[in-house]
Amino acid sequence: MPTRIGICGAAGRMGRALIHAVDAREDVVLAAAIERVGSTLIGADAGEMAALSPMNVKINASLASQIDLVDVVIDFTAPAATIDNVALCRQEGKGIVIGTTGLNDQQKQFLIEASQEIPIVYSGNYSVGVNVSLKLLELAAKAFGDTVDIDVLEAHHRYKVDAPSGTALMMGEAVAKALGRDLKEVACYAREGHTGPRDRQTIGFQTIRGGDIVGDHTVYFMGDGERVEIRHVATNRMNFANGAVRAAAWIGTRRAGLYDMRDVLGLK
Ligand SMILES: NC(=O)C1=CN([C@@H]2O[C@H](COP(=O)(O)OP(=O)(O)OC[C@H]3O[C@@H](n4cnc5c(N)ncnc54)[C@H](OP(=O)(O)O)[C@@H]3O)[C@@H](O)[C@H]2O)C=CC1
Ligand SMILES: O=C(O)C1=N[C@H](C(=O)O)C[C@H](O)C1
Repeated sequence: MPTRIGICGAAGRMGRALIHAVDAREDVVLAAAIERVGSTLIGADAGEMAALSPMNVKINASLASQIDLVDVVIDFTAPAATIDNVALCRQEGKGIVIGTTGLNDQQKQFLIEASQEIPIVYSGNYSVGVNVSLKLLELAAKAFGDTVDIDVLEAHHRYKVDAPSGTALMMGEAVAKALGRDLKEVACYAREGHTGPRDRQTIGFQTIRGGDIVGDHTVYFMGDGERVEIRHVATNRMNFANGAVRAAAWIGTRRAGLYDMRDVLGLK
């Protein structure tokens, strides 16, 4: 039996890509498509909305009314909506794959608590390339140790609402962990005015927003006389969508717990 998927944020940039990704696989089927209350797309066919053939799934404003139809929820919405959806999945015993970025510490804690009862996959980036890059970053950080300065540069489209990106933060976390540093203590999110010389322990984040950039991340390891740059460039959203749907197919057979895309890919 194919895994029945419910997509929250179905009409968004990622939601539409996710509908394509579900349509392309035989082991999953679209069972529900959820959008915000008041959306003009409520009642439209999800397949047609995503420029595919009709899928006989109408866009609905209530995940609660559709939850019995789905095995796994995929959520790419906004933090407050994500938390509501996790609460419902917890109550109904359904797994959830979360792509939404910009969650605060309290919201992340909510996921940790919910994952004691349901399986949750939570990642700031579902592309295979980014998750492979995280391994390369660990390797580079361990080899360089404290001999280099490290900054993360990220660029995204003009509509992105959170900064730094979830991916940039995951990259910073991976590097900090490999170096035995606490990102909360060493992250530097802005430089302006008379900053003084750079503290080598810090990990800097630089953000660019504009145009239609899908996602571009570079981590700089800057030493004296040499520099390594590890870069990932996304040229379309299907990388993220295919990864998230793969995670949804994977989570169907998991026990309760908090997983990320490296678990899905066997990279841990
Ligand atoms: N982890 C990953 O691999 C990736 C993560 N992302 C993240 O996914 C999220 C969504 O990105 P993107 O698709 O570009 O954003 P969009 O704004 O295009 O899509 C979000 C969708 O969710 C809808 N939405 C918001 N609140 C609710 C709600 N309460 N109930 C139902 N639907 C709701 C929005 O509706 P409305 O427009 O009316 O607000 C919109 O249709 C972001 O946090 C982004 O950073 C993006 C790409 C990859
Ligand atoms: O909002 C986006 O578009 C993206 N968000 C994710 C992030 O915050 O890292 C992943 C990807 O880079 C696109």
